[in-house]
Amino acid sequence: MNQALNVSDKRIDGKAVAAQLRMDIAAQVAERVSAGKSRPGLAVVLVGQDPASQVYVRSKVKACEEAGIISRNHSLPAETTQDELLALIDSLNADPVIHGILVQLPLPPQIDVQAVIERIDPAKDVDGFHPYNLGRLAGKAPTLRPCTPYGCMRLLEAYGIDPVGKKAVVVGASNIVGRPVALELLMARATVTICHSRTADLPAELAQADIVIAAVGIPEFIKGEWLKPGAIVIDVGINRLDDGRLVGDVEFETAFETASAITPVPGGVGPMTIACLLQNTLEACEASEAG
Ligand SMILES: Nc1nc(=O)c2c([nH]1)NC[C@@H]1CN(c3ccc(C(=O)N[C@@H](CCC(=O)O)C(=O)O)cc3)C=[N+]21
Repeated sequence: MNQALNVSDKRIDGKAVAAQLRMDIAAQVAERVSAGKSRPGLAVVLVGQDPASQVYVRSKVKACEEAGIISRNHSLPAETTQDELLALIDSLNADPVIHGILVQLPLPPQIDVQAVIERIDPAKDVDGFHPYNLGRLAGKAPTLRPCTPYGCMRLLEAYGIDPVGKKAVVVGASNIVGRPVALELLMARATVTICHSRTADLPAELAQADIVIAAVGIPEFIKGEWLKPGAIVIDVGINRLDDGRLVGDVEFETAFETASAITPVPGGVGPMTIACLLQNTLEACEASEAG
C-alpha cells in the first residue's frame, strides 16, 4: 500500500500512483522469472539526436531496469532511411527476447511515420498506435492501449473517480492522445466531447465539463475561469518554456481554484505514461506465451 497517496487531495499525485504501479509491475516480473517464465523485453528506437527525446528515452530505460524489464536501446543517425528503419523493425518483430517495440516520435521528415507504426507487429506495439490496437480500443475490446490515455484512466481510477455518466471534454484530437483518450472515456461510459483548433466556442464547451482532458500542446492555454466549478482536470501537456520552466496546457494556479482535482505538470500524467509503457510491455510478454 502507498501511504503517500491521499485520494482526497486536490492535487492528483501522478508520481506516487506511477511509483506504486511500477512496484506492482516489478513484483509481477520477479514472480514470472522465478516461475521460469521469460523476462519482459522492450526495444526503444531513437532516430536522430533531439535532446528532449534522449531525456525521455533515458527515463524509459531506467524505469525498465528498476522493474526488471530488459531494455535494448537502438540509436540511429538522423539521416537513417525509411528502409533502414523498417529493416530494424522487421528484425525486432522476429526477436523472441523483445516483447515491446517503441519507436520514439517525432521522426525525421524523410520517414513516413504511419508506415513505421504499421510495420510494428501489433502484438509488440506497446505504444498502442497500430491501427489494429486503435481499432480494438474503438470496438471496446482493447488489446495494447496507448500509454498516455491508459495512464489518464488509471489516475482517475486511483483517485476513485468513475467517469460513468459524467460529461468529459477532451481538448485536442491527436492520434496519440486526444482520440484514444476519448475512446477510453467513452468505454468508461462518459458523455464525451472532443474539441480542437476549429471548435467554435471552447470556453462554452468547458463550462459543461465534469472532466477535462487537456492535450493541445499550448502552454497554459486553458484558463481556470473557463472551467465548471468542481471540474476534474487532467493536464496531458508538457511544455518547456524559454526560462526552462515546465508547464502544462492548463493555467495551473487559476484552475486549482476552480477544480475539485487537478494533475500538476510535472508530476501528473508524464510519470503515468512511462509506468503504462512498462505495464504494456508486461502485458505483451504475457500474451506472447498465452496462445
Ligand atoms: N513513441 C513514443 N511514445 C511516447 O510515449 C512518447 C514519444 N514517442 N515521444 C515523446 C513523448 C513524450 N513522452 C513523455 C513521457 C513521460 C514524461 C514524463 O515523465 N515527464 C515528467 C517530467 C520530466 C521532465 O522533468 O522533463 C513529468 O511530467 O513529471 C514526459 C514525456 C512520451 N512520449
